[in-house]
Amino acid sequence: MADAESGVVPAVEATADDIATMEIRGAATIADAAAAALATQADRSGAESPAAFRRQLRAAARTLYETRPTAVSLPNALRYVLRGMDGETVADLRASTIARAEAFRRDLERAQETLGEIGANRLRDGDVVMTHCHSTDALACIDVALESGKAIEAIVKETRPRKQGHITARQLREWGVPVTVIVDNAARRYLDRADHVLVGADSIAADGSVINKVGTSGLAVNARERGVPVMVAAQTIKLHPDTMTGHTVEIELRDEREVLSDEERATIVGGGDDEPVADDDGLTVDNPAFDVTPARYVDAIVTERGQFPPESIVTLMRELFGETTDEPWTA
Ligand SMILES: O=C(COP(=O)(O)O)[C@H](O)[C@H](O)COP(=O)(O)O
Repeated sequence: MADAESGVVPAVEATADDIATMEIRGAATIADAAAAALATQADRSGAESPAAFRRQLRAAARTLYETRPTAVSLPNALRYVLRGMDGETVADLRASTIARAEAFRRDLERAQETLGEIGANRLRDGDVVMTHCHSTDALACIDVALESGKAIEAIVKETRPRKQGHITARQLREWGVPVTVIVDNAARRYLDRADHVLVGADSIAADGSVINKVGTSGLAVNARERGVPVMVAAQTIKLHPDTMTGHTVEIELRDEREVLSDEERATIVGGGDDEPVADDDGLTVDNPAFDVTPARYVDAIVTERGQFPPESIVTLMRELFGETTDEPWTA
């Protein structure tokens, strides 16, 4: 049963929940799931008037939008689908919204394949690639390189606190890639063995800076110092149009328990089992999920529209998004 007031169907609430709790994660996967959820909302909406249908779709988009703040692929996906909602009757609105969401998902898949082909050209036979977190766009480049017969090895940073490096390692091993997993702090030492740093992005700003899993910026600075090129694989859905007008990208702060469990906290701030931990125990845990890598530490941004020096990405951004963006879910 849809929420009585908003008309948002349970499947949309469930997707929003999965994104917030990171069952669904990674910028491209989040965008795909959000578009699919809007299609489900359109399909299952019980709205009896076009106005009610539109209202429900906007409410569904808002529910999805409020899950995670940093990956711009999410609002870009919602905006794209809502802009395609067209028609004078509920039936027409339903059909156009579903068609638009399906087109979005097809384009997303195709963009990743094309991006993979472009990124693979940067990889040579025998190269060693260092990865951070888990990025389907970054992996697409390795996938195509392998398909074209190149041997690739990987050094995979485990990526604390949630260890998305394990997902990367699992995928690479499935493809037969020799993998060395390292703790994040060992990255600088292992850069001596790497030919590329290859990461994805949650957002790319107009000045070419890259917002990705926390730790990317330190890795990029170290890579520059060691002379290892940094390649960012990011479909154009990751370009953040609001940054053209001076907005900054919000960095998500996640639950401190991802870093320090209640038990671990208790061992730090003292007190035995019998002594309750005081509310204000003087210990703060910060857990930012992402950081910003300035353009000067990035060698190339690989998109489905070609490879770009980070400083020139704004040209592509303007071409794709114009100068302004709206938030149709707030209307
Ligand atoms: O930082 C992350 C994921 O962070 P989280 O695990 O917190 O969502 C990924 O590098 C980007 O989202 C790109 O992924 P993709 O290339 O798959 O879009």
